[in-house]
Amino acid sequence: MPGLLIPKAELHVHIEGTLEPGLVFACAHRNGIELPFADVEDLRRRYVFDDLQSFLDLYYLAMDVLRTPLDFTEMTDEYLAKASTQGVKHAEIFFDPQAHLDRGVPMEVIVEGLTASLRTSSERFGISTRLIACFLRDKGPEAALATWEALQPHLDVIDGVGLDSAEVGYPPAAFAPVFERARAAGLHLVAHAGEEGPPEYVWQALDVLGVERVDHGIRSVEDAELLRRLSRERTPLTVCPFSNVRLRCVPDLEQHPLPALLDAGVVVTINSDDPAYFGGYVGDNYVGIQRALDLDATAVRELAAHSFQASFVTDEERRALLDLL
Ligand SMILES: Nc1ncnc2[nH]cnc12
Ligand SMILES: [Zn+2]
Repeated sequence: MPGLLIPKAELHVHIEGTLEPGLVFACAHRNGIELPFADVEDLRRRYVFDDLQSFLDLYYLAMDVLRTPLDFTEMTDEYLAKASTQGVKHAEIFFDPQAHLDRGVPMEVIVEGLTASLRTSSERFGISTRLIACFLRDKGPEAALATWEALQPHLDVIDGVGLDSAEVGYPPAAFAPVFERARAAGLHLVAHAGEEGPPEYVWQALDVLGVERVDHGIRSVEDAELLRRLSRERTPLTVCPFSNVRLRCVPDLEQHPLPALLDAGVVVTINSDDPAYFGGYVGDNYVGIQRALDLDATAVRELAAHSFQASFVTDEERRALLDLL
């Protein structure tokens, strides 16, 4: 089956990164917000990035239109509808609470809006979901702890915590206290590491934070001992090929380190990261990498199987998902 439609799980998607230009303008209009962009085309023309920070500047700017539960619900509905056309059967979705709290949007508004969509995702789109709250590493560990407190009333709908935003200069180890609290509460743990940052950050995510998956992790290819560790412990990497090229972490898809990671025996998964900004959703990423690296059907199927193996579903759900392949 072609990569676009092969049944798959998406394990690395920032819901705010699915906010398409059309919905940016629709929310701005509804909420009486004047945008610093002339129109949808003007906004889309700005989707050229030098690095992670240049993307994050626009990402945080555009999400300022999200003010009401309906805004969050529509964004999530649009993502699920799109993902369902690209073979997604299960999605573990990140959101950035601090990016909204710091603008005065209460946690209740964010969570109510997201969950109104996610609650009925299986029936409407055939996609089961999990929700992962990410801490913004550039806001520091104290702010992460305050965010953890704000999440307390909503832990019934939060499945895990993650760590994202600007990476270099913000090593994972500083976030040990908040990850320790999340672990004690029984949540799943993931963290972005080794996207722009060095392999040392991946070691810290594993050894200090105790994460179950590493988001991106592509710079692990620079460290043979780290590759052996990831492979031996079957710690998955959630790799995002289009993102890596658009943010200039790799020069092009042809030179993506995916083959080296697979050759080392690492459980690699393919994901979209911020599909509204990077030129495609998860199925498009499968197709792009399949073509660029000349992967055969067996290799694509293995990537899809990894996505189910690496997901936080129950064993029973996992068996049912793997049976789709
Ligand atoms: N690629 C990425 N890296 C770090 N933080 C992010 N937030 C949204 N996309 C991100
Ligand atoms: Zn990401």
